[in-house]
Amino acid sequence: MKQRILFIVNPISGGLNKISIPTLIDENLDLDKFDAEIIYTDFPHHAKQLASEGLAQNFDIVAAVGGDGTINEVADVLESSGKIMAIVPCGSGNGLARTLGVPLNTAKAIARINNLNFTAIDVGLLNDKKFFNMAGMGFDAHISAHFANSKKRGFFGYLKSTLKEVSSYRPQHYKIHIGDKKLSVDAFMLSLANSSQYGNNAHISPTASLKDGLLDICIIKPFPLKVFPILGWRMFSKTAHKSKYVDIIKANDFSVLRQTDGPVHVDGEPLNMGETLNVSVKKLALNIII
Ligand SMILES: Nc1ncnc2c1ncn2[C@@H]1O[C@H](COP(=O)(O)OP(=O)(O)OP(=O)(O)O)[C@@H](O)[C@H]1O
Repeated sequence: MKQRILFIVNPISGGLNKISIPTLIDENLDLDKFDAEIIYTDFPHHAKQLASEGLAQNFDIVAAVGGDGTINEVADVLESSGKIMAIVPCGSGNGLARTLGVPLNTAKAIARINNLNFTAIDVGLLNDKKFFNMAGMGFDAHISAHFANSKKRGFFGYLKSTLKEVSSYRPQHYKIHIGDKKLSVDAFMLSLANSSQYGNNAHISPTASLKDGLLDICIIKPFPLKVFPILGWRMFSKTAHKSKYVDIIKANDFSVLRQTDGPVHVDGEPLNMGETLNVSVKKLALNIII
């Protein structure tokens, strides 16, 4: 019997044209094995609604065609469902796809689905919000909020927002409680890494694993502005963990207390949350094709 697969396409992700997606599916998906349907998102957060409807219609596989934000919405519905998710990376950063080794080439990513080779990965929870790649607060949340309002997507959109904001952003104070352990830190940003990278091969936590039941709490301490390019280079050369401005702690259940409420991001999508953030992990809760 054929597997039923639903492709949910975000037409604006990555600033890329998605017009060729139906043809690429026809040409690269094994249609002897799969019955495919394609549906497009019409507005932000529509992918979550479409994935819920796909689950109710008993699709075996739901594929997110987009970036980490689209993946987040689809995975939010599929985790713990026993169904399988696929990724066709068409985002600006494609952090999760890159970590999982899913080809960035659309035709090759679609062809990867044919062998149905999937694995289970961890799911992070920041208060009630699930994340699959990376969440955080501080400068990266500030940039996510900025980027969400920017018309320019893609890697250069991120770069432009980052360079514009880095000199004026002020570090914040955080208290981190992990069991009996209490830490008090000033941080430029505090990233919660399920995978090792934000996207675009910028690895904030090179030793993070999607399967260890743990998140990497990456504390980027205040640094002189002249160090910023070196920290950037460290991310791209997978040596961020060796910087004296970076501390990494692995944990699966902890809380972060901030001085004020404000922005956070989950998989690059900005949100506002309160002063207290409770963080946990659902181990190996999402089945995903690699
Ligand atoms: N039809 C649409 N019109 C406007 N926004 C949409 C539409 N469909 C989805 N969105 C929103 O687009 C945003 C960006 O999607 P996504 O994260 O997949 O791409 P990206 O930001 O370009 O890539 P990445 O997350 O990999 O950097 C999400 O917030 C999503 O809710």
